[in-house]
Amino acid sequence: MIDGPVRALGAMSGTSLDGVDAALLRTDGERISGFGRTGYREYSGPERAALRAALGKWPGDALGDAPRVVQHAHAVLLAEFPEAAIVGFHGQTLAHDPRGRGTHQIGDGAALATALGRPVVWDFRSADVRLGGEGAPLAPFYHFALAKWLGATRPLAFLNLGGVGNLTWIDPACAAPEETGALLAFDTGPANAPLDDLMQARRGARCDTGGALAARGRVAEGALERVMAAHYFDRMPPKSLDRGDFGFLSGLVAGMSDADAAATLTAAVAASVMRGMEHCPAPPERLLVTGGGRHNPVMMEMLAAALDCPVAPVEAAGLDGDMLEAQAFAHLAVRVARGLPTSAPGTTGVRAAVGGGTLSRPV
Ligand SMILES: Nc1ncnc2c1ncn2[C@@H]1O[C@H](COP(=O)(O)OP(=O)(O)OP(=O)(O)O)[C@@H](O)[C@H]1O
Ligand SMILES: CC(=O)N[C@H]1[C@@H]2OC[C@@H](O2)[C@@H](O)[C@@H]1O[C@H](C)C(=O)O
Repeated sequence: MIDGPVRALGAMSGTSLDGVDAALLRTDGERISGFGRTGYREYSGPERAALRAALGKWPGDALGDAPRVVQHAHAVLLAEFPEAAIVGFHGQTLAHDPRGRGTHQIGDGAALATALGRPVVWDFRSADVRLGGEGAPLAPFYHFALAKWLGATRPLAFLNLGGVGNLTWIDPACAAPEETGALLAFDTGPANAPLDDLMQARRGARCDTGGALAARGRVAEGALERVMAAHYFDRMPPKSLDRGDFGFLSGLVAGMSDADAAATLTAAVAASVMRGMEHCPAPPERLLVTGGGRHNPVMMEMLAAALDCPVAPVEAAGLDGDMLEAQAFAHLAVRVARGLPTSAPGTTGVRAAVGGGTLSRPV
């Protein structure tokens, strides 16, 4: 039973398939009382290839080496944090279709609990989907705690630019994240995933480092308009995406030069966030950007140019944008252990506030 702040460890293997992030957080699941050590384990080339090969697969499909890769990377990295009282283990999303086949994360939390000798909370998304929710995004309940930690008094927003983009609008005047009106959250659209796929296919590179290629290209306005005509942008939030949902983007930029394709895909990120901001119940005081996209100056400039509110990386508020999602799953793990909700109608569209996640103890 948790009755005060504990050292929780969170781990995230995101849609970019770059590696596993881990972070310690001191929290009682409601309030953050401090940040701790962090760690990262990059996937090797063959490991990443095994994960890529398993994308889009569902339980029962042949998953090849992917489950072993995810399990091993987490077991090795998380063993470096013996001081953790509890672990939040997101695992790796392979497929996400909340209105159809459900949501599929790999990673066996029961086996990890035994390997680490401590309780592990995992399978965060499926209960929400079973109750009619999108199962994503889940970080918003942590964003709410961050807004309180920052002492915010007026609405603010967080934007995660990972493989997929997600936006959280917060009213910090509310007492709890599950309160009606406290949060509005949804996936804005594709973020780095189409750009990473382009770089991989054309240049054998992991990403457009520093936005160097996009900086040399011209945005193809017609193609950008076609991206933004996608039905997804007309849907009211909450809504969420699979990494592969905007697969048509690779065909759309197929005839362009590498630089123009990169510029167009980067502009599509900014344009989709701009569309997303229209859903905010009130203008946020500022938009704090987390996730790898904030390291791309071209993406950040396009974003700042597209939006009316100030845009800054979360570091401007003293936070760590490379570890924020890992911290989120540390926070959510403690919430699950305490029986507190992890999502609400405003964040995933679930029928009522629900606590996802399974707690496994070591055996
Ligand atoms: N220096 C950089 N220059 C340009 N892009 C970068 C840089 N560093 C990271 N990125 C981009 O950020 C991506 C990684 O972002 P992040 O780690 O936030 O994604 P993720 O957590 O895997 O995804 P998600 O949040 O969708 O689950 C990389 O794949 C790359 O596209
Ligand atoms: C199904 C799934 O894993 N979705 C991820 C993905 O990556 C970003 C965006 O799409 C977000 O909805 C979610 O991750 C973050 C951590 C979340 O749940 O808040």
